Amino acid sequence: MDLGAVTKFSALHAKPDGLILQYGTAGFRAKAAFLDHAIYRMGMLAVLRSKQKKATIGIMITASHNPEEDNGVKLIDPLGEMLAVSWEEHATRLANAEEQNVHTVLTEICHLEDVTLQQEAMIIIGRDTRPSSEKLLQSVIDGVTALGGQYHDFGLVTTPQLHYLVCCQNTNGQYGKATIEGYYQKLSKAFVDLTKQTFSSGHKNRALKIDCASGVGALKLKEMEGYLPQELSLHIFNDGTKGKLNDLCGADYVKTHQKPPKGLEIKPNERCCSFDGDADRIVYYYNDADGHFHLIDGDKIATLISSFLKELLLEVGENLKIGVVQTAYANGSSTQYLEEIMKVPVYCTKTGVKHLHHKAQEFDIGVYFESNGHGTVLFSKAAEKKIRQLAEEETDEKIRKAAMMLENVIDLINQTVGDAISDMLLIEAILAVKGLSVQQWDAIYTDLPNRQLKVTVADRQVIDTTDAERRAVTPLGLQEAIDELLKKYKLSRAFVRPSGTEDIIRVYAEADSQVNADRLATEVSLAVFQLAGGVGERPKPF
Ligand SMILES: CC(=O)N[C@H]1[C@@H](OP(=O)(O)O)O[C@H](CO)[C@@H](O)[C@@H]1O
Ligand SMILES: [Mg+2]
Repeated sequence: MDLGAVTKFSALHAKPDGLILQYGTAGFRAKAAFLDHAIYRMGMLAVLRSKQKKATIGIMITASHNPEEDNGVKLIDPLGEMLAVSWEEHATRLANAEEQNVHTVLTEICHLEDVTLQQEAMIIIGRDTRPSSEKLLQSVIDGVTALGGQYHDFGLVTTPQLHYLVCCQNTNGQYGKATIEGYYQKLSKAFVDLTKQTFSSGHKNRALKIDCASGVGALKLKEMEGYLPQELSLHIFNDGTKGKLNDLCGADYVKTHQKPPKGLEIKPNERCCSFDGDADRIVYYYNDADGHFHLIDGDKIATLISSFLKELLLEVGENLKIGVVQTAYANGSSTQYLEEIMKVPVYCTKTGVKHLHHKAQEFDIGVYFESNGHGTVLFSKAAEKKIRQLAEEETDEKIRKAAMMLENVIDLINQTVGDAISDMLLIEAILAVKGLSVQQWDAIYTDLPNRQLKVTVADRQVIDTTDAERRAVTPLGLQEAIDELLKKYKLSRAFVRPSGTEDIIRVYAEADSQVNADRLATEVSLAVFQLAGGVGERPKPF
């Protein structure tokens, strides 16, 4: 390791005194002004990871749905997955090391992880549209350069595009061409093939309004439009030409506030969707004839996709096991519908894509979605091989057709991570093929009214949870208090957990009516405030 280079560059990226960061659910996130040192050091860590895996590693500069002033960084492992958990600890230690200890920490990581320093390293970098991202790009480059790594800067890309690129690079193009053009070509071809028959039989004008959160999704959709059939007419709003990123718009805003974004006028029954700031999440919605807003979140997206896949599987007659993975935030009605009506096994994991992704890998076909709209479908190697073989060789026309559609889904969905563009295209294809309107999709089941709230406490680690975060183990008495509150309401469910991305406790409640869900959420918030060391204002009735 070139100590001179590390020292020289480290001095340019000094750590603010006393600042402690944690590589959490979504990498490091903070106000952009505090991140220079961490991002520089992640450039170095990526080089070590690349040397260890003898593969290209990705670095994405983004803070997703968080305010424009924030930023963040995420490392992407060789097959396009999130960074391995054991390396998250190295990331945290390296980011928090005092400057004079940076070299020692790097050396220790090399020892622990058997990193051969002579090995070459290649890092590919992407960033979102935040004004701070460009400067932070230089921090990454300095980090990569300090440890003698090579890099390729892909500039402005969506987070899932960078995951795709990493995977392509490390599979010698098997997953697709490792360029942004390759991404557009792969997805658009699959979309065209999947919808060919439907569109040619006269289904015209599938209009969709898309709120791009004033983020990178708008740029990339505009680039992609030329590759897509004209039957799909996309109308882009909040495209970043004015307005702040994620400000009163985007998937997270729409989901948590359960209302439409700014800057998008919705006529009755028009199909609309929102991406988040880095385009890895998507939610749909519409206004009915009475002007009531209807949200179609990740749970309903998972239901639509898994029922489509299940039908195709029945047609091909292969015994491939399909499973759906959710988190505790999944609406109770969705879980009930999937289990009881669709007869699909449903699993609940902790919050955070890596947990869902990991569980979904256990199935031949694993569909996972967080309620907030982050999700995808994973096909096991064996399932993919079988499907491609049937699509190629099967002599029964009906079976071959179904297999070909499954093959198109494999190519259309971004299996590396949740991807708003890819999810949107799959959803649009399914709605077109099935001839479903947005209202018909919404009517699959009725969501239980629910409410999410935040409570600020002195130390959020005082709350520890179990059972996929559905029950609180500490502080003493909190779970008992929640259990008592639940008895007051019908169809009630509630849980609390410390956020992994914000310094707060999240409260979730659902019940038989919106008024009751709001009441229950407030009462649980109060219990958290009282028993878990709340600070500031006491939670007030909603
Ligand atoms: C309730 C909720 O939406 N939580 C989000 C949020 O995590 P928290 O740990 O709840 O802050 O950000 C994560 C990263 O984007 C995302 O995976 C997760 O679903
Ligand atoms: Mg995001």
